[in-house]
Amino acid sequence: MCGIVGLMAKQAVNQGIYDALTVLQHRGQDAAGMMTWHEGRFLLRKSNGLVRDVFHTRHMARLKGNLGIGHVRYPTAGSSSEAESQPFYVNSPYGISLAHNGNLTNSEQLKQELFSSDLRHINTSSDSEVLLNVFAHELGKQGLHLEPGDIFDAVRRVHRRCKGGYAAVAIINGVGLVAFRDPNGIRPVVFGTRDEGVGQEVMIASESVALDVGGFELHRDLDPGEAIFVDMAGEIHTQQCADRPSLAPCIFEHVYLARPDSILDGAYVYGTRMQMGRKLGDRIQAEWPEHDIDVVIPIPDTSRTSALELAQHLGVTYREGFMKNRYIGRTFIMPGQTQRKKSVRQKLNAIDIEFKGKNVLLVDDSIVRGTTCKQIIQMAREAGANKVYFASAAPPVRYPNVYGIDMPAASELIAHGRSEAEVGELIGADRIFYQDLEDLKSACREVNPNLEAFDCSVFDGRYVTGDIDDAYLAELEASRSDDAKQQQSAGDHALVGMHNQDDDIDD
Ligand SMILES: O=P(O)(O)OC[C@H]1O[C@H](OP(=O)(O)OP(=O)(O)O)[C@H](O)[C@@H]1O
Ligand SMILES: NC(=O)CC[C@H](N)C(=O)O
Ligand SMILES: [Mg+2]
Repeated sequence: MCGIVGLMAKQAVNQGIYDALTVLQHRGQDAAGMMTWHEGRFLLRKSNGLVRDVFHTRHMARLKGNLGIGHVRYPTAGSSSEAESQPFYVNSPYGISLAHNGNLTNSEQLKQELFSSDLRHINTSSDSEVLLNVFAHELGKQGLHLEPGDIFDAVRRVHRRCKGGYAAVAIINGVGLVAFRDPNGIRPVVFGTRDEGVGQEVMIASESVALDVGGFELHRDLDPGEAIFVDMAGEIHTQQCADRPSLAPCIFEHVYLARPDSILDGAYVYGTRMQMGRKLGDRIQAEWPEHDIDVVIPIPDTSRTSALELAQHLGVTYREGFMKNRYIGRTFIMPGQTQRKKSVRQKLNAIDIEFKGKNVLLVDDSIVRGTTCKQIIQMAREAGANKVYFASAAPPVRYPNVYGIDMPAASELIAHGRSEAEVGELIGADRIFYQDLEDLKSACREVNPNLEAFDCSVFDGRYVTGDIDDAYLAELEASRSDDAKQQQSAGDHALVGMHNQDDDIDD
């Protein structure tokens, strides 16, 4: 889950894109980038690091123009080298730049096709460069002067060729801003407008918080398979481009990925997380009516919303027993297990008086690798807790993700092949409670009853695109497990990217 943004304005877009990327930072901490378009030229700055570290004043000054796109990256394909940070650029046809959130599941096959049939070279191992080149190739089949319908036809053919989860924004040189969403709407994209008396300005982004911060009014999500084109005058054109669109958004966005103040597919994430807390509270009450829980304590940050509601529903005191160091990022999306492990201790510290002699129920939004809960339970015991119970607002995560969350190896998931009780034992909890999958879905439907289907593959192993088999998963595990990535990373840094790497000059 990366973050993407596109902005067509009546004034310089650099600051607006920077601000949007800052509020999308929770979607990717590895790299950030911005491409603007000014007087027929593309201007780029991208590098590894957080938004505030990548864009310095002099970069911002160079990013001129009233049209631009931006990206924050959490790698799910290829490497984490700077050369694979986004946006990408291709010069033919027209000159196109693209930023992508998601993951193509047939990118190897597409890469070969691009080379042998479309005569296009892909210079990185990023699936996003593949997506850009498929889009470019399909756009190249249209005439010299692009009409909105030509762009939509090209997106239609992109949908026919590409499989997986993808939300993408692109600039076509001299033509406008384009965005499209995969036919299952796995990854989110919203758009909205602003009018400050100079004409309509349009922002497209992964989450509605990006629009809020820029003063844009949220219009709606892109439908699954739909594309939006904003012409150079700022006029919006939309069209359904998929043959069989069917909405199945990633439910893990509601569990963990998105910010609670975002509205995704018509559902306030804050609301869906509150409902998750209620449902989990009901489950605990039903399973253990005579419970002896003295206090409910959330694991900051993401679980707070559910934990508060759970505590109220159970009628148990809610207390903030862990303080978070706000300068440490999200641990789950860090690239390696050593860094993740170390960061939990650096990030969270226990307040002893909330634990001493008490039976505590620790609540987290999810248990994935078990990195966080294992250490947190130990910390709670060291702080003097009597009994330590653990509750997860999501069901057990047992299967890999292939649509843009970097959970490629089943063997790294603590609940894979294990019962709930076995996980409880492994993490050192006196008792464990998990959300039921049907309850998780209905938590989201309480907020938006129109949400019928979801991609719940990490919980049930059912992949909505229908193209995932055991051979694919085995290949993914072999190439992207933590061990495999560690072995590859030494080689990554020796890669020479196709954009300037100005490490040698004062940065
Ligand atoms: O079982 P694990 O592999 O540890 O993964 C799950 C944990 O990781 C996430 O926290 P993270 O620190 O990334 O972000 P947060 O501060 O938003 O909760 C999530 O909220 C869980 O706490
Ligand atoms: N998390 C994402 O959306 C990743 C986008 C793309 N697959 C990459 O690895 O860069
Ligand atoms: Mg967390």
